[in-house]
Amino acid sequence: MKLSQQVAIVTGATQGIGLACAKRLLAEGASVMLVDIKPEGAAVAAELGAQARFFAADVSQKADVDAMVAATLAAFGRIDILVNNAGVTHAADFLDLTEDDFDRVLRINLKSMFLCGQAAAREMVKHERGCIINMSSVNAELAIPNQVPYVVSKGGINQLTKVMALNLAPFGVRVNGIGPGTILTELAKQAVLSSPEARNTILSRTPLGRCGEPEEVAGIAAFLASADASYMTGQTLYVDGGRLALNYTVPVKD
Ligand SMILES: NC(=O)c1ccc[n+]([C@@H]2O[C@H](COP(=O)([O-])OP(=O)(O)OC[C@H]3O[C@@H](n4cnc5c(N)ncnc54)[C@H](O)[C@@H]3O)[C@@H](O)[C@H]2O)c1
Ligand SMILES: O=S(=O)(O)c1ccc(CO)cc1
Repeated sequence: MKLSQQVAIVTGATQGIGLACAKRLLAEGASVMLVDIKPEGAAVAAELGAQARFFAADVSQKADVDAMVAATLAAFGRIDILVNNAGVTHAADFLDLTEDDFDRVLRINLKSMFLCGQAAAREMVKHERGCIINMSSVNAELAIPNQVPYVVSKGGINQLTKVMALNLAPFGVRVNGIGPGTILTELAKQAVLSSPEARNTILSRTPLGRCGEPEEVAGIAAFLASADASYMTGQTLYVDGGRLALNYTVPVKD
């Protein structure tokens, strides 16, 4: 087990990629605080055993984030790993997008990663070690016309990862990102897998010819959190079936 004795916070952990990350970190021996705005997370965490706890928080609100850190310290005594994963999307074309929806997506996807990252890092620097993982997206690089605030937030996350890595390196705290392609979760089903045509468009741009599973992202989170990645900081690793690196259109199988 690569993460014995470690304490992790995973945000957006009630379902999807966050839940897969929480399960994988637990399997690697970590204690995990699952955090989500949905209170159903309490029942989810209760099924995962004694090393899993749940804290209900809106990670875009500083008071909730401070309470999340305090609850984790009270439960487990320290924080070694933060997976900044919570995120939302909002479909609207540029000319129809409202100011409120732009602000809301930026607050939940980007500002939350600053708030949680700063609060957790203030604990990590006391021990001169720690690891923060920011969940980005291929859409940090690839724009989608009707996902304006989403793609803006993900581009911002990649720069946040770099600037946090620079600031925290002197304290032994590593900060990296993960950029998933299309992963089979509720968010992707709403955003880009809503019709057979939309699914085929995604698959035609994915050389491995399929969508990813949340567990395939969680494995990279476990790697980045482990000593195997001890000399990595400031990177965003893309987990996308070859989409960004190969940039090639492929035939779609039925
Ligand atoms: N699924 C994909 O294809 C894909 C691709 C690229 C990046 N991502 C990123 O991965 C992350 C997880 O996505 P997912 O697909 O698992 O989505 P999901 O919708 O299945 O899960 C997101 C979780 O975040 C929680 N959440 C939302 N707002 C919150 C808030 N303010 N405070 C606390 N929790 C909140 C939700 O309740 C939910 O449990 C997101 O950052 C997303 O942008 C997903
Ligand atoms: O399939 S992807 O283009 O990677 C994609 C785009 C947007 C979202 C969320 O809005 C998820 C996946």
